[in-house]
Amino acid sequence: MLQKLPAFAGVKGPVVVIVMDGYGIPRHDVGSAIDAARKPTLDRLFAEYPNITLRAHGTAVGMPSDEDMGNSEVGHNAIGAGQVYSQGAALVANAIASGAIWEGKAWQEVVAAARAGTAGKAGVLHFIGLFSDGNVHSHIDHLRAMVVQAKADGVRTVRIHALLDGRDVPETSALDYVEPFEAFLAGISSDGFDARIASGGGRQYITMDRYDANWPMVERGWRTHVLGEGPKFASAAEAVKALRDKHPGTIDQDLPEFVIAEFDGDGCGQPIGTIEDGDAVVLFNFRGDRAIEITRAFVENDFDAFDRVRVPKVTYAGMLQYDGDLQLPKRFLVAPPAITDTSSEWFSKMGLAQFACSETQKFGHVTYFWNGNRSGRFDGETWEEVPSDVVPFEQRPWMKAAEITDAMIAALQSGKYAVMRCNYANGDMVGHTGNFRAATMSIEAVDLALARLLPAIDAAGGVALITADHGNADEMFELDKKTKEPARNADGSYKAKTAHTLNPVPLILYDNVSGGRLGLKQADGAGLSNIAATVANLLGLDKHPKWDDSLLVVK
Ligand SMILES: O=C(O)[C@@H](CO)OP(=O)(O)O
Ligand SMILES: [Mn+2]
Ligand SMILES: [Mn+2]
Repeated sequence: MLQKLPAFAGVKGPVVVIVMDGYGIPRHDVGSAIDAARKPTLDRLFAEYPNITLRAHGTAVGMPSDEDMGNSEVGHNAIGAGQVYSQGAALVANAIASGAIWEGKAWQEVVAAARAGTAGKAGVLHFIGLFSDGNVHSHIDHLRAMVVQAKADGVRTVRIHALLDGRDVPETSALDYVEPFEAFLAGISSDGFDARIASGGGRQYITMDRYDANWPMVERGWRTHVLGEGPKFASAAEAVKALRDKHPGTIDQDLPEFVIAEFDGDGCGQPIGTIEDGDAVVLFNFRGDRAIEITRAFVENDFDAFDRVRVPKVTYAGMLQYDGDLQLPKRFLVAPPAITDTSSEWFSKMGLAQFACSETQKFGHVTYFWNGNRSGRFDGETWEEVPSDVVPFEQRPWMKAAEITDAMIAALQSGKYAVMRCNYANGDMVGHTGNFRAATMSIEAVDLALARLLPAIDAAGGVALITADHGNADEMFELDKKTKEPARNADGSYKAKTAHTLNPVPLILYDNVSGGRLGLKQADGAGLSNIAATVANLLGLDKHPKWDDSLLVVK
């Protein structure tokens, strides 16, 4: 349905979308770093400007169920595209349930390669990925199904390279996944089939870097999974326990790397699952941002981000294709959502100049995710990246909020842009550390940034939509599964929570130009996918016919 607002010619200045990553509306005052933060600007916005809440989790953003929290990929896809697509989590689950994944060319090639091997020696099928049921980057049930099918399809040896989570699931839950999975692998390892975990480490320590923020992480992952370098243990469960003893207080996402080995009489360990010529490798993460760098290390001939030492000739597949423009990787098990007619493309066709800015940790969110998992720019788009620090973010909760604000103000003052967007990473990246005090400060940093940015929007004659992609800092304590109240440890302290939340997010219309004519309507089921049309209407344009409806009210 085309929406026309004939009486409204549009805002003259720029329309700015500000994403406060990880800023949900708290359900409990206990454990909310957002409630605890001193945030006079946001308090004033909520009190004095039109604001509503938006759904940012579950089916509203294309996740399989409303039990699934939101995340940056699905959130920014929905905001940028104005539409909801079934996302990787749902597409992979469906392809496994229907069996279509096993019929696909990519799976067939992977198992054929592992069966054939090289030089008369059968190959090994390796699975690398995030080892949990968080459903943000991966799901362990997908891995289990693939191991079962690999055996049925005649693969002899499977090796798993397990990235410990603790970021989309409770912070020290690794053994809840490792122990049952090692038992499952032992059970299925019969009749000449042999499947084991071969290596691993914390997802924020090895392999899963994103947006070129910290390549040494990926190099450590390569050395662990491919070369078998690192401390050796007899099983993954033993490794997790020993590493926790050695690094007390370290949560799963930050645990160092480990390699599983067979030990001879001298206690020397021979790694059981290095990656060799003739093997096949499946990266079982469906989400792209943290999958692209390790994929490049496997598939690029002229790769120079680090010295790979040895480059095995393998048949490589991604669970999905992670970048549609770069076709990375070429072989993938399940087709990604075909996200088309995004707002950037539509506004570009309208001849509008657009500006996007964030710091490295979220730069791809406002560019690649926003544009439907494409790394290419549309005509008229300018992107500015502020380099992120490479530090534990609880040590720098302000992150680059000030520098992003500087860049936004300069872009506003240039007078060049009709549509602008930025992402403040703080509430999310600091929320993921589980550090309540730092998360509180992270929200205060965003508040301070808004206090500088909003007057610059006024000066440019523009308006802003202030929102978030999902919750995080709004719930810094785990909720009890039954009571949904904050859960406590045995000693009475609250259990720190590092994951996103299921809470709705705000949508605030900051408008000092219409004289109170513009408002927002709290439509039934309003979600992130309604933002693109709202931006179009603020510009005085119709929304794209494929987009969900605008929430703008003109009085
Ligand atoms: O850090 C990440 O990869 C995810 C959590 O797994 O967070 P976000 O979706 O906010 O990027
Ligand atoms: Mn996010
Ligand atoms: Mn996050």
